[in-house]
Amino acid sequence: MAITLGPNQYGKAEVRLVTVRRDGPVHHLKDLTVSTSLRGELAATHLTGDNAGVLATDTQKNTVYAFAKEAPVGEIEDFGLRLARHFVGTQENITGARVKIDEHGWNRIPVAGEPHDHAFSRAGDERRTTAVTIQDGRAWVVSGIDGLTLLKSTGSEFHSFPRDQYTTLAETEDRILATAVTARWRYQGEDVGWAESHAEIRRLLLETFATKHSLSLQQTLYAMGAAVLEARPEVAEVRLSLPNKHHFLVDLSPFGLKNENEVFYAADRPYGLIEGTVLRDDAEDPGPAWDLH
Ligand SMILES: O=c1[nH]c(=O)c2[nH]c(=O)[nH]c2[nH]1
Repeated sequence: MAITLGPNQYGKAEVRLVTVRRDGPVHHLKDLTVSTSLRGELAATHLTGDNAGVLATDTQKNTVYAFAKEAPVGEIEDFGLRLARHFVGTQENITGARVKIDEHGWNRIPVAGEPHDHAFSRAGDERRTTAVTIQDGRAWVVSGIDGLTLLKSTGSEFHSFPRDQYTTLAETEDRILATAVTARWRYQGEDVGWAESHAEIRRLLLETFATKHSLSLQQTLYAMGAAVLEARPEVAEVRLSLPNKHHFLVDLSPFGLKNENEVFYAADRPYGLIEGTVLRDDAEDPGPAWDLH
């Protein structure tokens, strides 16, 4: 039996970076969580502990902070591409780099109806994400959204599913549909207006969730992905992970009350988990875009 080293990567996970850009009295915040992963000829450190080709994860973290000072951070996709290209371009044995960035939103606090110059409130759980991969001189960009919680109080049915000896779920033609969207979309190329593209994809996902009459969360998932691919030629593939945040009707009959689809128990767990990919049939090879995430 021979034992060999398989795929591997290493880096600094979850570097917390906040920048303040001053435009006179008006301040602009960026709040990012950055993770770096380097790949390449790393057998020596694994097999013998020879660290000659190991750019320390501490150095990777310092590079994130130094780059944030040396030039404006800009869009997370551009910042990730700059960092990844730096690591591959300066380390002889590093042939691939992935930089993952989550952006946390902040809203300006309204004071007497006007947005404040330098005081903010956290936008909530939603995060804009990207994972930039440089491998053998090429770039792949996968961006997305995490933690976007949605609910519609009608326009959702679930019925006509098989019933076996273990089935208790009631059929429904009018239920609450709620989820917390994790979306990832793979760009073809990097000649993209990142901010505009993100905003439009987010709008399409939200509008489709709201307007598509749902016979299952699976059907809604496909419609959301297809809406993005139909409208956005820069996107090759969309992956969605949609927890079904169940809202169960409470049985009010013990109290002599009839629940007419008004009183629900919002269950925490377990939850259904509906996941899927929607892609163009002529999309180019994804390369290492999704590997070793
Ligand atoms: O939209 C749904 N899809 C399912 O697969 C499923 N299963 C379930 O119990 N409820 C639901 N709802």
